[in-house]
Amino acid sequence: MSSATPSLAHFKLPVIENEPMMAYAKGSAERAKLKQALDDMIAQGTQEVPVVINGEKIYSGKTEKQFNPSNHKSVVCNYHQADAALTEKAIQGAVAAQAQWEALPFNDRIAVFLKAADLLSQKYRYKVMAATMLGQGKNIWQAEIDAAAELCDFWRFNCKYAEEIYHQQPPKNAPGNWNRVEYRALEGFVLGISPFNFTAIGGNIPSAPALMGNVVLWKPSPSAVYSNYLVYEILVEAGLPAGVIQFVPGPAEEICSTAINHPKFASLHFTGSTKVFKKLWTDIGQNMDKYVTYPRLVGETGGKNYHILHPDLDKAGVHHAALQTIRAAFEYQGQKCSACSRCYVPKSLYEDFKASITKEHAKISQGAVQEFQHFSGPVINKFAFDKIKSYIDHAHSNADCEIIAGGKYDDSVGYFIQPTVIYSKDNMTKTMVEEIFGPVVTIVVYDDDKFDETCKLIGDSTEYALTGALFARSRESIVHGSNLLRQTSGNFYINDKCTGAVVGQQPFGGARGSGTNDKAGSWTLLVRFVSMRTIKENFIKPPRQAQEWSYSSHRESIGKTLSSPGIRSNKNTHINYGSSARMAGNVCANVDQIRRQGRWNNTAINGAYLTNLPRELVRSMAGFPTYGRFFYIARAALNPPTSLCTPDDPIQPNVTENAFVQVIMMFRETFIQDSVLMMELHPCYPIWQHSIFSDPAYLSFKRDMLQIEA
Ligand SMILES: NC(=O)c1ccc[n+]([C@@H]2O[C@H](COP(=O)([O-])OP(=O)(O)OC[C@H]3O[C@@H](n4cnc5c(N)ncnc54)[C@H](O)[C@@H]3O)[C@@H](O)[C@H]2O)c1
Ligand SMILES: N[C@@H](CCC=O)C(=O)O
Repeated sequence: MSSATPSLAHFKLPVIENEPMMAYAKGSAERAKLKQALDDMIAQGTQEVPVVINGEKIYSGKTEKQFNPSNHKSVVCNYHQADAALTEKAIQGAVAAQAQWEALPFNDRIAVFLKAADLLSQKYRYKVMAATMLGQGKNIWQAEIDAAAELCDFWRFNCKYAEEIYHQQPPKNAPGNWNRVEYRALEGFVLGISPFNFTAIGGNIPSAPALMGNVVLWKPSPSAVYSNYLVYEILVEAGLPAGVIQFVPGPAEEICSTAINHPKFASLHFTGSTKVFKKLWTDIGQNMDKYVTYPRLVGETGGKNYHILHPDLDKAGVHHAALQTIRAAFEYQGQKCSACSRCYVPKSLYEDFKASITKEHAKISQGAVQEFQHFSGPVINKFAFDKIKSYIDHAHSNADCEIIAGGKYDDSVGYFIQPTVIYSKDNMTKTMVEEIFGPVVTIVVYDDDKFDETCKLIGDSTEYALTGALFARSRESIVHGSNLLRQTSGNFYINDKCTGAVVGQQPFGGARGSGTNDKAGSWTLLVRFVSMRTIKENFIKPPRQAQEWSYSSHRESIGKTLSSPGIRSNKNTHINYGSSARMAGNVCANVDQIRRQGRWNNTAINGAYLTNLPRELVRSMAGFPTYGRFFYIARAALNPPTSLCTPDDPIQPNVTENAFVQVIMMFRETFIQDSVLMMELHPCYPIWQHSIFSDPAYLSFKRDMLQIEA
């Protein structure tokens, strides 16, 4: 019995909405459930995470640890690592699984992701959130918007976008034709590499290509392995067949270089730092001769995101901008690619802005994520802690900089860095131009009459263009600023913070050094993972079809010209449909028609005299229409090589004195010109066996002619 649903109806997708978010207020049921999930996870201690290839859990024995950043003595999981050999095995298994997965009817494919979303929304919500909180240092709200809401949204909205893509079909069909396009999966496997900071991005990296029928090797971030593994298990429980997504944590360079050296490498779906993406792009570029297909490279990378305040803001507008800056800069410790890390404030508004920022900053509390009251938690690991600390130290020691809030750090228990606000006199200082990826924002002041120049500076001073926000009051200022800032971000916000894009509402992605801007959470990402095949089907019955190769504009004249010397045909023969320009080709194709006239056979022509031939026929044999005085035929523009047209031309009919043959000799040039197209139309006719048609001069002429006709 077939395991695929027969296509007996067009199924309608359930209405897709954003996942409703929970409030986790004190005393609420959801808060209690989340607390229970956290307690259970802490009580269970360190988890073991395998590599999963072809559905088999592999405990390779080469393990690494994922630490809890709130308390780095605590190990969230021991994960087993893939190496080059396991990666090779994963590639082979994935490639072998592809045909069956791609062939699955659309409804059966999307059902996996719709079900996964429901499982995450209900059964596993608190478990995946707990793993994200303990493993990646998110507070409740940040875990809710990421691990629960955004991942459900990615899975569900992607199904809707895929359906919309599949509905895109050619709008027109000529009579007797049916035109279609199918959206094939890529030929080979996709390498999915995900970052630590969003469990949802982890889930989307392999799921988006898999939904479109691809097979994927998913290398999760070492700092997010546990939550990502739970996501993987949800997909498996939802019905993802073995081999479609291979879960391969482990050493990035070994796994990725094995993958990108493989001939079947078809695409990279990457989210992470600009530096790593650029390196992978370079390596892939150097491997181009190895691949079966041009790989599709999709990468969402770093940012140096800005807020700019327009001088026309009133006091309330300034306070609003300050609140939004606190959220954008310090939520999840500034470890969102979209986080605000530079702020441009007009001189006239700076004191108000500073007062609001420092007042709100004083309310921020920081601590371990399972203590629910904290807005701020730890940064992800020691590497991040040391890097962010170095930027704060730079501000401490730089005369142009003043730390106006925060500035302390402590890694004795967890990797805690105080949310830090720097004021700088230098608008090109290190913290204004480099991605820090931590809770540090730098403010510079500009002269009120230098708004335009400041917008230009925003675009010119970094390599990034991910997110940005303009705070302004009047429509005129909004329009003016939006126009000046057009190329400075892929996601642009007006009077709102530059973080917090919602799937289905704000497609997300940046340009310039921030990525390929293929926009996660939109159909544009999904089309990167398909390769269209256009299908034209002709419903006309084969015998008639074989005869209909001419232009209808020529049919009338050919009928007339052929009937005049006595070559008659009924409606169904090819002659009536042949263009005058290709008449000789027709004759070749159906010599019986001619033979019936008693004049031609395959090698000889008898009883046809030039004087018998009407002017229209002569014109048509020369390749011209029979009407009008001036005309242009593209192929007549290319002269055959003289060697092919000389009198001792090897096309020698055996009745040389025949007047009709004289005509043919006169038109030998035309015949050679026409032969190229005739040969395409009637490849089996014996005359093409003649040695002239394999002459290098002819072959070169033929190539040129085909180019003209293309
Ligand atoms: N634009 C976006 O949508 C977006 C979203 C999230 C994060 N980010 C960016 O991601 C970065 C933070 O995440 P991260 O620290 O996990 O990034 P990262 O670049 O350090 O790591 C990302 C992934 O790449 C892998 N990796 C590292 N070195 C590699 C190599 N040489 N070859 C192959 N793979 C390698 C890592 O193991 C991880 O899985 C920031 O720069 C942030 O801006 C961007
Ligand atoms: N989409 C998220 C950022 C994802 C990157 O880390 C936002 O809009 O804040």
